[in-house]
Amino acid sequence: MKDLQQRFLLIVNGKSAGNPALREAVEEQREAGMPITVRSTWEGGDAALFAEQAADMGITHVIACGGDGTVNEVVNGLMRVPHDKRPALGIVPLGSANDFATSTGLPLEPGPALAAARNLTSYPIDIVRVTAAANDKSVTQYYVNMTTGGFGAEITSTTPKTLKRMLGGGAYSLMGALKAWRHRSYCGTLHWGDKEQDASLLLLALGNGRQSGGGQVLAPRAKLDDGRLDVLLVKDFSSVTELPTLINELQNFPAEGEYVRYFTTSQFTVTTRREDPAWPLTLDGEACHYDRFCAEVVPLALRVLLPEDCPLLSANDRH
Ligand SMILES: Nc1ncnc2c1ncn2[C@@H]1O[C@H](COP(=O)(O)OP(=O)(O)OP(=O)(O)O)[C@@H](O)[C@H]1O
Repeated sequence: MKDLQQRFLLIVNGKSAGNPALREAVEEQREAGMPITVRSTWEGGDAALFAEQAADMGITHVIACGGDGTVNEVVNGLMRVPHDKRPALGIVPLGSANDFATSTGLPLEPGPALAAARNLTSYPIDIVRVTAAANDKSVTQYYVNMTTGGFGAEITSTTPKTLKRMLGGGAYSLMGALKAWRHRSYCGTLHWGDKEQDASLLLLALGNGRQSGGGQVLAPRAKLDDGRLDVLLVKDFSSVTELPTLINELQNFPAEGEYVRYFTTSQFTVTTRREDPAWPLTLDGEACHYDRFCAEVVPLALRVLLPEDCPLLSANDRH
């Protein structure tokens, strides 16, 4: 009965259009009665456009078939659709990192992932709106999983995939490798709630979800539907003798450590001085540079097909 009203649009990253497991999964689900339309992207921007047009095609569920970048584009397209007409989001992970799908417990193979898209329930989750200034132009972008800034962003966008995998062991190896590789900090004024602070940071993470960069858990207590961003600030350090304390704090995420601060807020702003370099950021893994940016939670903006026991849903809170 449910199936009769549902219509699925698969938006496939063109890189994966010939993926045999995906083709097989589509055939299998069509045979089982799942009404599927498929569109493949040619270049960046297509996935967002296809997602935006989906509501007018009578689509109820848009399934992003690609990596975190494709999921991000689809989310941006869906956020351009009025809330009451916005189709739900599903994911068939086909990227190299798939951080959002991995951390939410979704199946990672095309067959099981598409079957899950047919059978799972959709849950409303928060989406984060970023308004930013770059070269005196204002931009608005959305993300579903995580924004990292400073070193974290540089490593995600410039490090080759094999090195990223090696660093997947977590923040400890990340920080060690970072120090050995190249070290620079980012300066700016941070605002959240009624607080304002000048900071020199090695790393900033603003998590709606928990992990980015191919397995780096930077917001371990984040929930997708709590109306909050989990903020990780890692302060700059000047000598390797300070590393043990920093590493220890990175394993415990203290509210107010010597180097590490972890807290939640619904809005977070970074402003740089004119002479400071723009911050390198990655939004759901996609790189950009901004002089000023504000991240703000849009509560329960999008329904997403997720496992019932997804650890990132508040209903499954075990803390
Ligand atoms: N037909 C295409 N061929 C090549 N690249 C494409 C095509 N369509 C879109 N893109 C680009 O692919 C990128 C998104 O890739 P995606 O995130 O899906 O894969 P990935 O980078 O391997 O995954 P992950 O982020 O999980 O590591 C976007 O930057 C987009 O511009």
